[in-house]
Formats: sequence, C-alpha cells, structure tokens
Amino acid sequence: MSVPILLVTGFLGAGKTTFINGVLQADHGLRIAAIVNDFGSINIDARLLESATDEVIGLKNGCICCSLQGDLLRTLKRVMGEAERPELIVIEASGVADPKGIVDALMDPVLWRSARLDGVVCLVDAEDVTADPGRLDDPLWKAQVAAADVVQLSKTGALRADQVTALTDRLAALGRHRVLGADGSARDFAALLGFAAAPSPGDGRARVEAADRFEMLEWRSEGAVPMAGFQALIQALSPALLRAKGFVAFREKPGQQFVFQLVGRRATLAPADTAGQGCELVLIGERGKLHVPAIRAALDELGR
Ligand SMILES: Nc1nc2c(ncn2[C@@H]2O[C@H](COP(=O)(O)OP(=O)(O)OP(=O)(O)O)[C@@H](O)[C@H]2O)c(=O)[nH]1
Repeated sequence: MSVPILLVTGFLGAGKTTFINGVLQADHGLRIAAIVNDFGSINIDARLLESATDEVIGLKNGCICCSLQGDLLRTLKRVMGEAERPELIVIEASGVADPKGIVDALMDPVLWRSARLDGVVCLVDAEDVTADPGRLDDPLWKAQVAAADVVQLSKTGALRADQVTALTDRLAALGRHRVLGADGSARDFAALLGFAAAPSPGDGRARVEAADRFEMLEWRSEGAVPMAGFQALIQALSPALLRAKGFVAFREKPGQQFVFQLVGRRATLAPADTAGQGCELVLIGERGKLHVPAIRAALDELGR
C-alpha cells in the first residue's frame, strides 16, 4: 500500500509551517515524516517543526519546485526505505515555489508505487488578501492556488464574518478546490487527502519562475544583539520587507533565544522552545527593494 503525501503550499508567510504544526500535533496517532523546504541556507522551518513529529527533514539552498527536485525524490526514496516507514508524508513548499514543479516530480511512476501525492493544500493569508486584493492577480499566488485541492484560510481572526464569506466565495470561484475557514476542520485528514487515484501527466502549463523576483539576506551571529536596536532596525526596514524570520538572542535576556516572525508589517517575538545560541535571520523582499549591503552592515554593527 503506498503512503499518502500531503503537499502544503502558499505565499511567503501565509501560515504553512503553523498549519503543518497543527496537523502534526492533531490526535491521529499516525507516524508522520515532514519534509520542509526553505529556499535559503538556514533551516528555520525544520527547527520550528522539530519538536512536533518523529522525523523532520530540511531541504535548503534552493527550491524543491526546480533546483532541488532531485534532492526531494532522493529524500522520499530514503524515507520510504526506512525500517519504520511513515504512514503520512507532509511536504512544505517554500513560499516562492510554484507547486507545479513539485507535483510533476511526484508523478514519478516508480515513486508512486510506494508514496503517492494524495492532496495539495494551499494556505491563503486572509488578512493579506483582504487588505491587498491585487494579490489575486499575482502570477505566483495564482499558480499556488490553482494547484490546490483544498484552499485553507489562515489569519481570519481579525476579519468580520462577512469579509471571510466574501473571500471564501471569491476563492471558490477561482478553481476546483474546496475552501476551508480557520476553524481547524482541515486538520481532519479526510478533508485534505484522497484526491489522487493514479499518476497524471500534468496540465502542460509552464512553471512560474519566481525565485529571481525576490532578494534574500541571510545573517548569522554567534552573539546576542541589543533588543531596542534590533526592533528599531526591523521597524525601519519593514516597508521593504515581505517576510523575515529566524532565531534571535538578546543581550538583555541571556540564555534564551527568541523566534522572530515578520509578515508584511506585523512582527512577533516568542521564546524559542528548542535550544540554540546566537542569531540566525532571513530577510526577504522584492528584488531591488532591499539594500542588502547596508542592511548587513547595520546587523553586523548590532552584533558587535
Ligand atoms: N493570527 C494568526 N497568525 C498566524 C496564522 N497562521 C500563521 N500565523 C503567523 O504568521 C506568521 C508566519 O507563519 P508561518 O506558518 O511561518 O508561515 P509560512 O507560510 O510557513 O512562512 P514561509 O515558510 O516563510 O513562507 C507567524 O508569525 C505565524 O504565527 C493564523 O491562522 N492566525
């Protein structure tokens, strides 16, 4: 019997890792392997999921929809060859991936006999799309939604019920997928899986090439940074940032690392629940909007 694969896609910061965390921690008793792809060299998502499941494999430094397709297939074959095979495999695409490249790779007929793509869920940040309806015309965003069997809304908490209904109707009209709200119902696997019967030849459309559209800065420091200086720098950068995340240590809080998250203008800091030291940060913006050398110099100055 082949093992089902759930592919989780969605734009930068849409809520993929948060959603997967919920899936992993739900009361299902399944042995789940999670494969997560960060397109930079720092495995932030893998670390965020590490305490939630038996096996988390981070694929980094590229996108599994294009440059890392081979790595993805090798990883799946290795996981399926383990003595304790998983009963479900969850793959998190990076926020810049067109899932088409991943779906095509998973149609490998040899792989299909042991692990089959059984559902594609696309996370949509309800707050972001409501505030910026132009997102609906973004080719990468459209490709991610178009690939989905299920669209799962995230971040509906700050919206009115009528706004959620309007967005749900709008998204439902875009494709063949079901649209689920943020009530946790999608963590019921019956809603997420069971879409695949056999490998299919794909839809023939060209993959949206998006990696060049974004610019990324990665920064590491063995030491801590001052909290006020860090917050002031992030606030100054936030108009140019689409997404930032990572682990930060503050001089004022020795021995504790924090998870830093920024999506659009909203930033959060929360104590990290896995051990680590120093800072590891990823900042992402549209190409041309981030002044990478100046930002790196400002971060280095904070870390001194
Ligand atoms: N209020 C609220 N916040 C959410 C929800 N889902 C995600 N977030 C927050 O949004 C931020 C980004 O969430 P992630 O789950 O890391 O998003 P992602 O899609 O995995 O991000 P990338 O992998 O970087 O593209 C974090 O600060 C989350 O806590 C939600 O349903 N409600």
